[in-house]
Amino acid sequence: MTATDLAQAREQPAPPPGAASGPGESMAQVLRPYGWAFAAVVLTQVIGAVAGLAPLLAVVELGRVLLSPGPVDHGHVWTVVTAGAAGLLVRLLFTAASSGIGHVVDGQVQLTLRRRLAARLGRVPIGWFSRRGTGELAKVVGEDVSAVHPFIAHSPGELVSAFVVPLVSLVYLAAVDWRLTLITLIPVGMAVSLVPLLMLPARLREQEEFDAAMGRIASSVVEFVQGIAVVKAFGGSGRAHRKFLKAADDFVSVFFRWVRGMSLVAAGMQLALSPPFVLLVVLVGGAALITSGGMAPADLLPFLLLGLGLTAPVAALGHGFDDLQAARRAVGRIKDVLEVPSLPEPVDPVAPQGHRVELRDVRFGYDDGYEVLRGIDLVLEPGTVTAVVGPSGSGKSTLVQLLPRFFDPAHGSVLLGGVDLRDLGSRELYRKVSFVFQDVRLLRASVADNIALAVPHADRDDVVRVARLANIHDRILDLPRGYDTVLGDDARLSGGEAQRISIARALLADAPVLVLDEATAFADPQTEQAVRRALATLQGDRTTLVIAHRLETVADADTVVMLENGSIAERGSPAELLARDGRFAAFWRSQRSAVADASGGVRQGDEPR
Ligand SMILES: Nc1ncnc2c1ncn2[C@@H]1O[C@H](COP(=O)(O)OP(=O)(O)OP(=O)(O)O)[C@@H](O)[C@H]1O
Repeated sequence: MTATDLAQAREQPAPPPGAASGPGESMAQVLRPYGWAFAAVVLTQVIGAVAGLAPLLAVVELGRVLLSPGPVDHGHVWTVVTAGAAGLLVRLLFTAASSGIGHVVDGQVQLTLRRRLAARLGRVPIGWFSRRGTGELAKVVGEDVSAVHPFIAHSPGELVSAFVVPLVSLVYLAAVDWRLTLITLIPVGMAVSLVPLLMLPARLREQEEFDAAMGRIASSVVEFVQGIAVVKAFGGSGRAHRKFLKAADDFVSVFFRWVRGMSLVAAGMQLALSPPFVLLVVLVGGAALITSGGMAPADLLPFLLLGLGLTAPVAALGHGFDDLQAARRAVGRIKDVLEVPSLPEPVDPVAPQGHRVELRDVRFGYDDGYEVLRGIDLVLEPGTVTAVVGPSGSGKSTLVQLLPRFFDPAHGSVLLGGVDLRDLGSRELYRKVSFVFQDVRLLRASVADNIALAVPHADRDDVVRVARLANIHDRILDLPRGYDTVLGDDARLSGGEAQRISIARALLADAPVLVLDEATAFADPQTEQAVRRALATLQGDRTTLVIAHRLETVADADTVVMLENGSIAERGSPAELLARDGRFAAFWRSQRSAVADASGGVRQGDEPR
């Protein structure tokens, strides 16, 4: 959903008054209600893991019974077998319960996160969206939320069992023979002692180079794919291709350095933790203790069975690390979105009196500290059209975006019907102000629903009426299911057609204040004529602010505001400004000669009234 859609689809739950401006919810706050569930996951996993040792201990006990001299005690054997089987059953039940609870919590957390993200996105300043790609946001709400799955559903259980089983085993083995226990720990000790080698400055540097090379490959692939059409069209495919190939070549050499540095240490760790090596160490140590008479042969059995499990935590940490890192990065991005400050909502919204718009000493800059609007004073009277003109980058879009409150001014205020927009309440604001800007996207919904976004219970007749006014009715009838065609599923519309739908939407909303960017709104001459007629009929008492790109619009406006470098350089009726022969007159002449050059002659009827 885009800025335009979001603003007009503000039928979402209203933010709690006064509570919306602070930083958003942290991840810890999201997870807090599930603390008991995590505790249950850990507890059931611990019980399951400990019970899982019972079959192994039963085998050990059976070995002792069967290897000891004298007649076999059948009753004891059956008790041991039953205990082992019961342990297995308990492990099965509790591990299943732990996994089940983990997955239910995971589902709940993902649902909560998506709801909170949706709620937060509905409350952040609309202008915030213009700096975020829709793809980037879709990734956060979709992929990143899904990436917490291993972190919530698997990691707690896996980590618990990876540590509990070796810990209980160690206690048991130490009770059998502490000397052989220490010997059994030698492989783990060897693997752990190799870890510092992975932390050497040279290794860390290689790891950083590896990550950077991966990043370069990723960005050159994205650039290559995203820009391929343009690059090909301008004959630069070879250059773009070369950049990608160079990133790939660089990656290979970095990768070889990284592998060379890591491979010996990694192989050493793998060898130390491998079952044959662990068994060898246990057997050699056990044999030495048995032959020296320090240990009974039957006591070797638990070490052979449980010794292998002692290496599990090291392996689990290694395997789970990547998952955890990915989840951590995803959670960071989710947190960033959840913490975007939202627009403050008034505790007691004030009702506007009429729809006169006033900007008082408005100053505004984006994040970079550069002031884009420098003290704008402007009054837009009901029933008038005000055209904003000015060179590219003079701040026209920024100025008009303050009316639908895409941003709040850093200084000064924007008033509607005598009320500061900050005291108005967003529902009331979007009932009063509608807009047609660039960046029109349509919802995956029927054409009729798309048009009736701001007036969900509108009659079909009204929807058809505004579609006719916006010159899109005939095109809609050509779609497979007419007004019931689901956009995105049944059909796709061109950019110009989407703009006309958005104009129809604004016409149906019938808000008393209309803000539009003409460059987008009047996509083709036929639509331009139709929409200009429609807006003229509807004008009545409306307050209209338009970024004017066509001379006809400028000539028809009641007031022209000439912006330069974030300030109003000139204002007045078009005729007055032309008579003054100042900046606007120069601007007008340059536009007129540009139009004349383009059309091979001056068009009639574009002189100011
Ligand atoms: N979302 C944004 N973040 C940061 N800076 C921005 C953003 N939008 C615009 N600017 C900067 O603000 C200044 C004014 O831009 P604005 O789009 O308001 O001008 P404009 O007069 O509408 O230009 P144009 O006619 O080319 O659309 C420019 O320097 C621009 O780089």
